Amino acid sequence: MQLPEDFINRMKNMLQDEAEAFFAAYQDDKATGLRINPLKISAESFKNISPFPIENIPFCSTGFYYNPADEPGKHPYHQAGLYYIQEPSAMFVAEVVNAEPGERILDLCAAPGGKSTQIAGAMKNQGLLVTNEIHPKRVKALSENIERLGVSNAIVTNESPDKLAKHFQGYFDKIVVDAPCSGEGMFRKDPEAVQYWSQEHVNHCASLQKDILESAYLMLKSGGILVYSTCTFAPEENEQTIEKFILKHNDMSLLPIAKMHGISNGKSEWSGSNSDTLSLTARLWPHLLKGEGHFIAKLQKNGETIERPIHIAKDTSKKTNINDYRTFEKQTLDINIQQTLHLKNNQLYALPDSCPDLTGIKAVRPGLHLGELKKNRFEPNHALAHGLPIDAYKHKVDLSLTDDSWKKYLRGETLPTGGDRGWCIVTINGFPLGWGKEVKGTLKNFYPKGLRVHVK
Ligand SMILES: C[S@@+](CC[C@H](N)C(=O)[O-])C[C@H]1O[C@@H](n2cnc3c(N)ncnc32)[C@H](O)[C@@H]1O
Repeated sequence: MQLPEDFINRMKNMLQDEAEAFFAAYQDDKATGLRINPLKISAESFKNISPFPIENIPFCSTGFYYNPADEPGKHPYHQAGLYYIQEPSAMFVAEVVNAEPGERILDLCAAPGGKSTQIAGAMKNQGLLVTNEIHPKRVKALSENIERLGVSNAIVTNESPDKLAKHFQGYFDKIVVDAPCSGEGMFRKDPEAVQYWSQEHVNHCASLQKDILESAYLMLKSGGILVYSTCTFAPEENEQTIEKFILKHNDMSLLPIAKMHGISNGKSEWSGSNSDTLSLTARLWPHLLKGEGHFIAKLQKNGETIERPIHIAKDTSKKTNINDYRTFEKQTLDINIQQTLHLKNNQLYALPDSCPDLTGIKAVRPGLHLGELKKNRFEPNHALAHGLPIDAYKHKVDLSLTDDSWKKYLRGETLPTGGDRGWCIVTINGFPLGWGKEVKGTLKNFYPKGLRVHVK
């Protein structure tokens, strides 16, 4: 790999004696990882059914290394949302967040959803997760991942951080800023990133990160936790960004991050002030552990924050006749959705509990997407196939890994089932993949066209 000369010189300067080991790591293959989704299966149970060998990632309780030749992205367990494929070091960020059920958490720079889906797993679908992505194209992938993993307490938004800050002042218990950065830590994973590298780009990212952190600060409650991370080595985007932020906000203080399994302290000597507290931050180095480069800081807000009062969202389905949905629910589900409903352009959503009013905010997915009210009938959304516990679905068509029927289903083909039960959930070894409609012996395929895969 041809690394930029300025980058090489800078890293040599920074790392001195360690530089040789650091550059030698570029000759090794990148480590590949996946993270089990506890909303669908525990890590322990997955180990028992894993179709390919996996090995614990020591710094993430749900993370495992896999061999890339096994291509877990092509296995139907991936489509069933049993795991999320993620760079191993990136998994440590959400471990530092330590999300709890019932909290209000914001993931400000969230696409494609690695940190958000990990946080959601820890929240057990209780509380509120606002997962935001500024770029309209990237927000689509974020939404799909939130759906596939069965997250039902998330609102997916497509806003700039400063617009969100005006709405959610002093609102969140925890905020993650997994900032856009120069990506130096990902050169081995994504060699194309090398060509975008320049000192100007590093400086530009540092300025962007400063602005994003200001918005995050406004949205954090008093006592709230802010986790900042990048996948770059540049001190300008790491220790120095945090140092400037703390100097500006003297009510923000760094909290320690437990360092184990090759995770190192941040480097106070790379900040302007050489303040010892910056060593509380964490660095993950590719020559010291099996993963790429990362930086993480954990901060707490100690000062008072005035929370802008936000009303609880109202039920917007009340003026419309939603009997078709209730009929579908009675026929197809073993539960009765009790949450506040949101109806927009005939699309029906179940909002997370105590969902804030989102007027003026671009919410591309305001809660669990139940489906669409069509003329005289209701059609369930793919998200509803993943967002409920398995016992909630009345009619199931279980496919097995030992024959080709799951391949046919994921290709979008109809399946002969012999029954006539209407809407059915199609599962692989008991884990939902999507919807089908069984009429007169044949299952019509409702696996979304955009997700269909041609598995041989
Ligand atoms: C490191 S990536 C996020 C990865 C994500 N957290 C995950 O774990 O999958 C940074 C994200 O910040 C977004 N971004 C870029 N410019 C931004 C800005 N000015 N404000 C907020 N987010 C921005 C990018 O589109 C990108 O999705």
